[in-house]
Amino acid sequence: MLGYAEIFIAILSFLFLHLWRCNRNRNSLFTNWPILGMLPSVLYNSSNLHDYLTHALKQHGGTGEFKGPWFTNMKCLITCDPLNAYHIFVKHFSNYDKGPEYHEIFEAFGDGVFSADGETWKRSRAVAQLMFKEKNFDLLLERAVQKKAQNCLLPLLDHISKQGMVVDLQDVFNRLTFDTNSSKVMGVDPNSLSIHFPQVACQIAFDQMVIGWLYRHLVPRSFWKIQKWLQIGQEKKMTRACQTFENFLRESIASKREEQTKCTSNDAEELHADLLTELIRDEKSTGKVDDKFLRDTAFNLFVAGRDGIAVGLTWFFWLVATHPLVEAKIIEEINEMFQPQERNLMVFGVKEVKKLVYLHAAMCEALGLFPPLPFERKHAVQSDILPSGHLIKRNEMIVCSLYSMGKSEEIWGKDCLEFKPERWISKKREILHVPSYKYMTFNAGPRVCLGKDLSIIEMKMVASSILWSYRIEVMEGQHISPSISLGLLMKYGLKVHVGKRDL
Ligand code: HEM
Repeated sequence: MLGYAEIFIAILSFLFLHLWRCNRNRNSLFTNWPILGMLPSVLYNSSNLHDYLTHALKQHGGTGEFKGPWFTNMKCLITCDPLNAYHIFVKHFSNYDKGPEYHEIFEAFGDGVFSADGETWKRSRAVAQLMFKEKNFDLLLERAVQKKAQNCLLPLLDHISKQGMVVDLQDVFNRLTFDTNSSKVMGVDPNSLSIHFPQVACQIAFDQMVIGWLYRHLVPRSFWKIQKWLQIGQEKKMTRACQTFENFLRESIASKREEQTKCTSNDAEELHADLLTELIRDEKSTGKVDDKFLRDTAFNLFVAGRDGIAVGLTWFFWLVATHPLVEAKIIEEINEMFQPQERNLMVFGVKEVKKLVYLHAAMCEALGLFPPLPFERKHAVQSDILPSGHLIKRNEMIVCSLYSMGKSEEIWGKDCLEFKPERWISKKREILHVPSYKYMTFNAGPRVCLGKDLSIIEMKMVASSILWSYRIEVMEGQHISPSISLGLLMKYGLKVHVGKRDL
């Protein structure tokens, strides 16, 4: 009979041998434990996962393997190597799609541009591209952002500064972009941004859906599928959230259709209303479009524009508030570029912010250091060998860490961790071009973000209007770190004091 001591020694020897074998596998990013895979390392470092991964990738030359617990079938290659990124996203684009699992997780996206593959994606992208080009989207954006900033954002900041309150700027930007995005896409303002910080059902539902999508990435597929079938736990919340948001979309579409049947030819002349109205108006030339098409297009453009801008603005303001020299240069540029009467504008328009080169550079720099979408996942259609020499098998998943690319010494040089807008500006005072496979914040190749230029314009409008009138001071003693979420939200928000700026 074996005693406890022998069993204990046998288990220890097994663990030791296993670890020794795994650590010989130079591809493994973290220690690969028996049964649990690399999960213990991830859990232990969950408070700074992105930096931990960045460090591990650096140690492994930019690419390595991740394995989850054996029963989860979670296995993928993670990379931050720009040559691999070029290979996957640009050169061999057709071999790397979103894959079937992605469609299941993000089923709410329907046939929209974000999650579709193949011919469906081509069609949805063509429609979205046409809308951005033909519909003067920048004027639509200008109207929505100026109205919201003037009527809600600046009065709210004024109130906070007068009351000497502390406010969570991340919450403010989440609400702001929820409202502006609803106005741009659906022509409806849910008014989630006000001094009362109201609980708005469709906004809560949307945030719940985002949590649900993350959950589906973290637990085994069979687990969330059973939960969904039984309607329990997180999946029950997901179903409710989807229903609430679906009602919001359906009501918006119905009211836009009704508006269009009632509108006179004079009203129809009014341009740049919102995207839904534009799509319904187009029916006169393109033939009737069904509500599913309207719903999928609206949903995808809504999601595309919401989190990225809010998250980007939050990190931008934290960086600017903690780099007073950069802040001073932004203010100096506004002073130099505009005549006094122009400076009296509370919110600069599209034409005005296009002149602000330094602000543009600061925005690109912040979005590079803290990309709002920190990961890009792809599914290999066929086996392939990456430029780094790694084999990727058919149907395997590959994850590109945009966060690690933003902090890569190989791409940005020794000062890669510094917030340095100057690196974006040429001697002629123009923005330098960085290839998208190195600056992956907006994706690269045929699926590059369609809202890139517009997002930067919108963020510049919001940032310049706030910085011109207010000083943002980060509350001392708070811990700033990214949360584990699909977007790079700050884990505890960004608590700030707001003061009126004396110029
Ligand atoms: C700072 C803000 C933004 C960032 C960082 C950002 C980033 C990205 C990224 C990384 C992707 C690739 C996503 C994927 O393949 O999984 C993407 C796709 C896309 N983005 Fe953006 N985005 C931003 C704002 C916007 C806005 C405001 C719009 C438009 C309203 C927009 C429209 C799109 C569309 C339509 C796609 C899908 C492209 C395709 O798959 O063909 N984005 N964006």
